[in-house]
Amino acid sequence: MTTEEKIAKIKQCITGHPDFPKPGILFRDIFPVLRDASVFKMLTDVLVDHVKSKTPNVEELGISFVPVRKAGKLPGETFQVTYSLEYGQDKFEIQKDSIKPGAKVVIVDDLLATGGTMKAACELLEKASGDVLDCLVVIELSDLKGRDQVSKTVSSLIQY
Ligand SMILES: O=P(O)(O)OC[C@H]1O[C@H](OP(=O)(O)OP(=O)(O)O)[C@H](O)[C@@H]1O
Ligand SMILES: Nc1ncnc2[nH]cnc12
Repeated sequence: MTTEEKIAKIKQCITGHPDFPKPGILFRDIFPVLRDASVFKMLTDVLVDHVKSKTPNVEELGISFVPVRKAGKLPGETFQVTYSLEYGQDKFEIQKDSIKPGAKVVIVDDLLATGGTMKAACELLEKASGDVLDCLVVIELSDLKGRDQVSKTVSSLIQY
């Protein structure tokens, strides 16, 4: 199966939920993709191929994985970044000893909407002295122009 055929199958599984979690939002649910073992495998194949093409030292699959989490979830010393959400602010953290200075990193997330989350993740990697090669998302909500908020390249498998 080609990458394009796999992406088409993945897209067929993503469901849209109008007015969730609040009126006016069309929520794109990626979990039906993960529920179908064969389509889940297609997704991991496509993500791994893309990440490997960037030749990072730190990646989600195959080399190593480093989490960025909301504040208060990671033990030990952390770097932090505060970012804006639709309502108020939130804080992200990464463990200080998790990134070797200059390590080549691909940041992976499920979805890019306004771009605030990805922008914050890039700032965090900058604090940790990582070299962000690319920001990869499964779903991009193109109308929101989130990629314009991000100083690094953004790749997406599926666009709405
Ligand atoms: O581009 P943005 O407008 O910043 O939105 C994108 C983020 O929104 C969702 O996470 P959410 O903040 O809902 O938190 P979750 O990871 O706890 O689901 C999604 O997983 C992205 O991380
Ligand atoms: N429309 C949307 N669907 C799913 N997750 C989201 N995160 C931000 N906007 C979203």
